[in-house]
Amino acid sequence: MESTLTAQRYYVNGEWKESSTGNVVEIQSPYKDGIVGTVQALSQEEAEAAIQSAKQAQKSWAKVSLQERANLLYKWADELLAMQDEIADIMMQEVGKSLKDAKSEVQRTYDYIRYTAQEALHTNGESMKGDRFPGGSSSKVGIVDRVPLGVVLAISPFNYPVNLSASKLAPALISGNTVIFKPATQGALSGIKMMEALDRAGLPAGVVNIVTGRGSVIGDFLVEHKDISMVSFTGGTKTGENLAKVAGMKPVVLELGGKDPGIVREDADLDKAVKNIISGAYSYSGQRCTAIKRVLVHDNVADELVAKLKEQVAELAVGSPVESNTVVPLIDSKSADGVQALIDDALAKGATLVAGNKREGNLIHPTLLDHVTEDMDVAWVEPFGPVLPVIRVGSDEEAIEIANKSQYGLQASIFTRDVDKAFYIANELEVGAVQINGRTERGPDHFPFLGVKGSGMGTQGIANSILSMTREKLTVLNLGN
Ligand SMILES: NC(=O)C1=CN([C@@H]2O[C@H](COP(=O)(O)OP(=O)(O)OC[C@H]3O[C@@H](n4cnc5c(N)ncnc54)[C@H](OP(=O)(O)O)[C@@H]3O)[C@@H](O)[C@H]2O)C=CC1
Ligand SMILES: O=C(O)[C@H](O)COP(=O)(O)O
Repeated sequence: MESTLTAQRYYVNGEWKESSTGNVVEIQSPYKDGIVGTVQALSQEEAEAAIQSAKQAQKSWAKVSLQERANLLYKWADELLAMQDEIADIMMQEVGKSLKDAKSEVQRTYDYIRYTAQEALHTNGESMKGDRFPGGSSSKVGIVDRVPLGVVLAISPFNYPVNLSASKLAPALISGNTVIFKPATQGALSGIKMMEALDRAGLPAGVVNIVTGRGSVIGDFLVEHKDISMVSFTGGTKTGENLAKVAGMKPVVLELGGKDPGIVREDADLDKAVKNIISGAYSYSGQRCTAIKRVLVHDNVADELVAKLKEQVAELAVGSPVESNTVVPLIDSKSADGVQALIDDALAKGATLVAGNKREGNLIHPTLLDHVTEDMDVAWVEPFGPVLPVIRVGSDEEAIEIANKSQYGLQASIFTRDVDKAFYIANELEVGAVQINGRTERGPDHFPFLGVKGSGMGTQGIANSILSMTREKLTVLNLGN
């Protein structure tokens, strides 16, 4: 059942507030006419107050014992799960994710938060003795601990508005940082609900503050602010590149776009490959950074693979997220226009339409294009939509070459029965992760998650996110001095 949404307030220093500007941003439904809610458009002065509140709260938050910080995270996870239906309903309305997927995102977030607390509780510092280095003395004892960075700016994208926000907030909080949370505007209603859960769990004032408003208006102000100590960003490559320039010497972790290839060798189990490619490419309409966004298949099995893909594309559930379909309307009409332009360009340049190329509003039916060549935009551009180009190749080397020509380097899948070849190809690919006989994906969430080239900088995944939000602090004890 869809609930009626009203105007949402922002959260600063433990209080829910309306912007003194009176300005709000309207959030348009991805799949029906009308708005689903509004969020506050903060002025720079209000964003400044939020940062000062986080800065002031940080010193005392860092002194709270790790056990107590972990207990807060456990309570937050419980509150979140208790709100699962409500949050999933809002997520569905706001970003057009099916109820089933939205509910499993809340469950995944519950697990993420709890694991983060456990990871931190089981991590210790180290001590080292000076005599390991030539001329050093064993009376010099180094104690190495990890300390928080200060105020973390967490900027999240629309497609996992709860999970990709909590996966920044939880590691920041457990390690003693405070947070300025800037959710994606389309995704902010879900982010605010997640924050309500944290507030109910007993979050001390100022420890997390939500700053809403268009990223293009307040983003640079937040990123370059001297009291922001670190930026954890997930979003598009252009936004991320600009952010890295504005951030200057601040540490940043960037998880950006991708063009993950599914490489299918002629010895592959084609049914297994098809199952993984279909779910990798089309779930949530391809609006996942880790979606399979091109297939590089050996000529000798290309006809068979494409025929099998075509059969499975026809089976995909297409339509409104309310009925839990797999392929749902895209986030907005601009995004749908972009995907349609890629399809039009490919067809004009001679690609074969195997399925799809039908549009109803923001809904693009699952589209499969064969005989895609390197002169077509769809071979290189990240669509963030349900269009899958098939590029035929004559050898592993050709597949590797085309895979690596991309500006992106997030993940890649290799489908083969030959484990030696799989490792050979995996070693050649310029990506953060390679999946052998499986679809490209971020989880499980304790694995390192990273992109190279235009896909990012730094590493996420629970333990790595904690590392990225802390630094080493060395205290040396000089015995007998
Ligand atoms: N590698 C990964 O882990 C993932 C990557 N992505 C990538 O994200 C993209 C889709 O997400 P989308 O939300 O559209 O991405 P955007 O880059 O448009 O937005 C991401 C976030 O950045 C904010 N933002 C916009 N301008 C600025 C600015 N100048 N300074 C600081 N922040 C700013 C946005 O705010 P606002 O909404 O107000 O504009 C939003 O919160 C795809 O390219 C996808 O591949 C998505 C998920 C995971
Ligand atoms: O934003 C994304 O697309 C996610 O980070 C991908 O997560 P998933 O691979 O678990 O869907």
